[in-house]
This record gives sequence, structure tokens and C-alpha cells, in this order.
Amino acid sequence: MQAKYFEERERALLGERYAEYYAAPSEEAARGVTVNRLRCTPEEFARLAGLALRPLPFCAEGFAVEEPDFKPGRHPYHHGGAFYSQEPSASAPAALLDVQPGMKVLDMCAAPGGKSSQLAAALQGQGLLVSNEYNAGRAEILRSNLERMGVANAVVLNSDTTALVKAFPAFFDRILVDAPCSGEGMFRKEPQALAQHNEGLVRQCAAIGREILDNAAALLAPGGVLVYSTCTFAPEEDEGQIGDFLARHPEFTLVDTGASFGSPGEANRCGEHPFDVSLVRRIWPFQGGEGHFMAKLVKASEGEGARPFKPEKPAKPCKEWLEFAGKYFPELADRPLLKAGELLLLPPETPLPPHKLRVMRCGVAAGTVQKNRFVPAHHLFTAFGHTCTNQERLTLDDERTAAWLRGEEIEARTAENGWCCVLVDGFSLGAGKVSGGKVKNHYPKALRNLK
Ligand SMILES: C[S@@+](CC[C@H](N)C(=O)[O-])C[C@H]1O[C@@H](n2cnc3c(N)ncnc32)[C@H](O)[C@@H]1O
Repeated sequence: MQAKYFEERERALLGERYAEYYAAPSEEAARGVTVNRLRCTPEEFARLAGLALRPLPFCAEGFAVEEPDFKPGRHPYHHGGAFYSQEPSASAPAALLDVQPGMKVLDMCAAPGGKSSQLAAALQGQGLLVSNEYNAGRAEILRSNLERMGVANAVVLNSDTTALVKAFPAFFDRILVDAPCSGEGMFRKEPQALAQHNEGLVRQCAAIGREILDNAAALLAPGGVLVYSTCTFAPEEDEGQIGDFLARHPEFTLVDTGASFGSPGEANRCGEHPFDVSLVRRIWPFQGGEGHFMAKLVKASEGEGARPFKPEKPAKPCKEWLEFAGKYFPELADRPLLKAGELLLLPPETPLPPHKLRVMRCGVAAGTVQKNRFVPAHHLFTAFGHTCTNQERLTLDDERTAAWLRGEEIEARTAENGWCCVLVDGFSLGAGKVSGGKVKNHYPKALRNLK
């Protein structure tokens, strides 16, 4: 059953196309996975994962998994950060941003982190990703997901987008606004989205999206690119939002998304400010995903860029870290460190201007010093475990892999005594400590496959 307001509106806008555009199998939404290029190529993933996969048109890393019993969270490669379980059409917007290694990228509405993971993979560890989430609980999930995906150059923030503008005016080369929306593309996947839907919600979301977009305009550097996306079909949040934005921001030009999937926008959804809707993109439910809207905007290259600033002073490296890194992560031993309370961090090489925002993570959590010993953090192994000098190497069909993910001690076959990284087919499953031929399990309890 669809919300009355939604159905009446869509029938009026689409006419005879209504039945076709909202035709989608009503049973189960397609299970999508997006491969993490920080870990492997899509081709390697397809070869190794042992899953029936169908490539998706929305991005080069996206696949539909054609196995009814597939439980993404239980697959060892999920734990190894090789893929993100993502609704197929949701994989489209991040790829449109054309992120290149070395850029400064902002994801303004980032949790739970699917699109941030894609942006981080496009950066390939070079440059800076700022992943911001307004809701504190969701920001913690975002932090954990980016850690699992092995992201080393992200700053995870929990902030209001207006506060971001005060801290980082005209700073970013690329911005993604994946706006909180009325979720009309979620009706099949989340019955709650259907139950909560009404016209007032659409208006409220459009107002929030408008504010976020105005803040994005101020955060983007001259010549920078902004992608706006929603998973809804409502005119006020899609074409209408973009028309209004262009009218308020003459410094922006709408450009072609370059997408070869989905359909162009709809002229009768523009509201008061018509524009060339062939430039924006829609994915309707009959086109292989639940539904998305995307627009790509470029800011004029004249105008003031970010003010220069002095980066934060790095912490003095302590002997415990130097000894540990020298033995297990020699490539990291020379990197500057920051201190956050007891925690030592390896910050991204591109710094953020000084600010007073709530930081959930800055770069990689390296570990802490306890009783004159360095105790490594899980994040150190998810981000850099493939370079660890001591490794316990597992494969998908090794029975020790499932035992490890349950939190059990396993037999050591390739690692020597001391700290080691446990990997499945090269994807990090965290840290272990070897002694007496056994690997003691340090995989965080909260992440284990306990059933
Ligand atoms: C569509 S979701 C983002 C999904 C995410 N980009 C991903 O791909 O995993 C929108 C997010 O915006 C957040 N949000 C809610 N109100 C907000 C506001 N006023 N400003 C910024 N973000 C907000 C929500 O908590 C939610 O996490």
C-alpha cells in the first residue's frame, strides 16, 4: 500500500507512465555490494568471493548478489572491508563526483558511510576526506564502517553543517550532499519509510536540504564540484530543489552528470525555476534499484579560496611507538603523530584548518601506551595490516576464518611470536598475538560473528 498523497501526486505527474515507473518486483529488493578499491579491484573480488554476481550499471564497483540466502554482514570479506553492502542505486552519486587522489573532499551527510567509502576509495589514501554526520549515534556507526573499510585519510565529524561553514569556508574541491530526504525510494526496503511518509515530511526535508545546499555552496572552493542526491522522487526535494538553488546561487552552473543509466529529470517537477532537466539524473524503481535523484553543479572559478593556515603541531613520537612500528609497520615509523587524550593518531597528510568541531576520528587510531608498552588499536590493522611484517594468512575455505570471526583462538601457521595481522585472502581481519603456536584473538567483541 502506498501513501495516498504519494500515489495521487505521482499519478498526476506521470500520467500513464505511473504503473510502469513504479513497477518493481514487490517481494525482495536486490542485494547490492560495492567493492572497496582500497582492498581490491571489482574483477579480483568477483574471482575470489565465491558469489553469484551481476555487474550493476550505476558504478564500476557495484554488483547485485544473486543468492537469496546471502547475508552480507556475515561474509568474511565484509569483515575484511572488501565490500560495502549498499542498495544498488545508492552506489551511483559518489561516482559522479570524479574524485581524484590528493583532493580535499567533503561528505556532508555521511552516515552510515556507503558513499564515504566510495569517496575514500577514489582518493586512494591521498588527500583528505571529511565525513560529517549530524546525528551522534549515526556518526559512531560511520566511524566504525570507515575503520572496517581501512580508510586512513578521513576525519569523521559530528557537526551541524552551518558550523562546518564557519570552520572551513571555500576549502573543499569536491562535496557530496546526500540529503536527508522523505525516502520515497525506500518504501520497499523499509516499511517504516512508507508508514511515516506524508506531504509535511516532504516539505520539511526540502527545507533541510535547502539549508545544507546553501552551506555546501560556501564550503566549496572556487572551481569545485558539488553532487546533490536524494533517494526520493518528490519534486520539492529533487528538480524543484535544484531549480531553487540555481536561482539563489548564480555562481553555480548545472552540468551533465555524464550518467549512462537511469533517465533524465522531469520538467513538470521543477516548480518556479525551470532548467534543462536532461542534465540531472533519476533512477526509477523499474531501472534496477530502489530509486535515486542526482544533480552535478560546478562553482565559478573566480572568488576567494580558503585562507592559509598553520597545521597543528604533531606530537613527539614516543619510544614505545617507535619500537612497535619499527618492528611491525616500518613504513609508518617516520609519520607524524597526534595525541587525542591517551590515543595516538596517524593524521591524514592533508590537514584540516583549526576548528572546534566534534571529531570522532582523525586519520588512523594507532594505539595507546600502557605500562611502558605500545598497545595497537584495531584501526591500525584495518588500515595498514596488509603491510604488517608479521601475518597470519587465511583463506575463505580455511575453517580457521569462521573461528577467528567468532572470536576464537586459532592455530598459528604463518605468523611468528608477537603481534600479527590476521588476513583473509589479503583482507585484514584485525590483530592477533601469537605465542605457543596459537594466535590470541584481538578482533573487537562488538564486531564478531557470534551465531
Ligand atoms: C541519506 S542519509 C546519508 C546516507 C549516506 N550518505 C550513505 O551513503 O551511507 C542522510 C543523512 O543525513 C543526516 N541528517 C539528518 N538531519 C540532518 C541535518 N539537519 N543536516 C545534515 N545532515 C542531516 C541523517 O542523520 C542521515 O544520516
